[in-house]
Amino acid sequence: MIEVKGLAHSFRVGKKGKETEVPVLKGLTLQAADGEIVSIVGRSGSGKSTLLHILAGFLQPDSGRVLVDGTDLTAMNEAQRAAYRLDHFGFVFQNFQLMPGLTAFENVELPLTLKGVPAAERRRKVEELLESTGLSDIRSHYPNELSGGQQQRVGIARALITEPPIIFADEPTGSLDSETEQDILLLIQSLNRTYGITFVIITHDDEVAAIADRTYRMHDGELAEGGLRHVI
Ligand SMILES: Nc1ncnc2c1ncn2[C@@H]1O[C@H](COP(=O)(O)OP(=O)(O)OP(=O)(O)O)[C@@H](O)[C@H]1O
Repeated sequence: MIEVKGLAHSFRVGKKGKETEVPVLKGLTLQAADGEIVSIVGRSGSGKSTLLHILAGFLQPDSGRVLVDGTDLTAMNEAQRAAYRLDHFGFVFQNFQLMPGLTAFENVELPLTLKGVPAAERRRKVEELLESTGLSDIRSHYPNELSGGQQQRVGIARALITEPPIIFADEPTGSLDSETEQDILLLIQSLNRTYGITFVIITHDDEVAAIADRTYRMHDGELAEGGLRHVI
């Protein structure tokens, strides 16, 4: 469960000596229960990415708390947050962020290598996951030999390989055509139902937001809960 309380953050912008303070998050409250899909929807520049960076522990807020299963991320130092992230969070990005010099198999394997998992166990886990996400046939392809939808499937498999309870997805279908978008949204819903993974999706697209159990709208640095669930 993710609980956010009184989260506020500003950036200092402008020339040195003449900086101004721009408040981006103004005391947000948010909750994501275990196994929920939560979407955060808002216009460009509304602060969605800033919120996601704070939720995932990449950025320390000016004030407020982020609790994950009761553990306060904002009370940790950077090294502690990085270790926590590797164990608990997976990430899916709009532009996939696959390593161009690695095959699909090697991209999915990478988080396990970073965690120090032995080679035989890595191979077994990756093969199993590629099979269940329908990627076995393209295991030896490099990212530039894959369609956008296939690259995003590899991106999602990479996020899943460490079996995190929570996956953060930043505009996961933002680079895809509408048919491929539906495929990826169905995959996210099916992973959510099958494995009970919590998804936090940020998007400017109401159709994407509509797959969520809970939707928050970001406006002027504030967050309001609301929106209907719609199953595709
Ligand atoms: N490192 C930074 N330094 C200064 N200002 C920043 C920084 N990061 C973001 N901002 C500002 O904070 C505001 C919110 O940005 P953010 O990227 O969180 O919005 P967003 O809703 O994710 O937008 P988009 O959908 O375009 O990615 C913007 O006005 C942006 O210019």
